[in-house]
Amino acid sequence: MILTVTPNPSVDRTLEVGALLRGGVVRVEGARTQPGGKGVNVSRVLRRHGEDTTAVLPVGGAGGGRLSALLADQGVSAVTVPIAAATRSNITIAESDGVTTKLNLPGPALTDAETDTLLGAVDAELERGPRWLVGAGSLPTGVAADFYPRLVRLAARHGVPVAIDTSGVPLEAAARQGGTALLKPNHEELAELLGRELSTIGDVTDAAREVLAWGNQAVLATLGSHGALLVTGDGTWWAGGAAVVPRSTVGAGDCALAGYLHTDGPPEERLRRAVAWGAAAVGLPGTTVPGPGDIDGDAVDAVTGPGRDLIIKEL
Ligand SMILES: Nc1ncnc2c1ncn2[C@@H]1O[C@H](COP(=O)(O)OP(=O)(O)OP(=O)(O)O)[C@@H](O)[C@H]1O
Ligand SMILES: O=P(O)(O)OC[C@@]1(O)O[C@H](CO)[C@@H](O)[C@@H]1O
Repeated sequence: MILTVTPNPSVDRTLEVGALLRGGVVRVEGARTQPGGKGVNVSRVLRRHGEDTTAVLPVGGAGGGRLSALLADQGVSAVTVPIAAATRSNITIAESDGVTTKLNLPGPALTDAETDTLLGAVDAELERGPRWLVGAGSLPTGVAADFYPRLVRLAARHGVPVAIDTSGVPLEAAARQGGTALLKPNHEELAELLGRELSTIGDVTDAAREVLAWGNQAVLATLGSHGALLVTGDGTWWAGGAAVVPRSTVGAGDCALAGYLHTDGPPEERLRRAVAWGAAAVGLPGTTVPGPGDIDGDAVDAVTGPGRDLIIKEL
């Protein structure tokens, strides 16, 4: 079983347009409403691949009711923690040339008591002995940056490996505390964490090794259309395939993380699956997650010990 926690979930609303014209009237060609939030998406894609998974999330107001119903429709097991404020709705504008624009709200204010109840719900689920705990996404208003460090310590008390996928200050707090089994920043998030540009495979590898030195076991750095780099104490692997013109990039990183966690195996095999699941996600509309029939594992190449001078944007 894989347990996920999403402190700031969302009802994702996607609008498909020919081209976005600022200040103009834009006709919407397609619209969809789907469950969203990074940990929620990890659970959704794992569920589609037959993996036992439970999503823990706070829900409030009309948005919370909608989100719970959407998850139930998809057969995703969820432990919902009621909160007073309303769950947010994030907007994606997907243009026909593949450009995705995301408008993410800050999310509802959680009280300290609600945050403690959320962590209490995770604690109770950890008793079931999941294979992994995934903590993912931004923190809603009022939740302190030590949320993920607290989650990591909670998982450690249960002996459960924890993967964190977040950004900015919450990422820095988790990464610097150490104790994660996996961190999944994207290229920009890793660059921001280290405070420098990461142009080559060598740059990304050195950045990931710095993060490992803070006491973390592995870094899966996703590089958008340029694949992903996995760095552990045992080595470095890159995997990638042909760039896809995206239908919507939303959730690609979540699907990559889920692909990596799905089954055990050699690092290059897990990385190859991560990239294949991520690539499949970008070809699907809105926050749709791929099922087994959408994945083309043969289209992905994996390299052990990729050359340090390779330029990411040229991969
Ligand atoms: N244009 C693309 N073509 C092919 N594969 C892609 C493309 N964009 C993303 N991917 C795949 O998806 C994975 C994750 O992408 P990315 O690094 O953009 O994640 P992310 O920024 O965390 O995504 P998000 O926050 O939208 O979930 C990549 O490692 C790659 O496998
Ligand atoms: O605002 P956050 O928490 O950083 O990201 C939230 C979000 O953009 O992440 C998912 C895609 O990864 C979407 O389903 C959701 O809307």
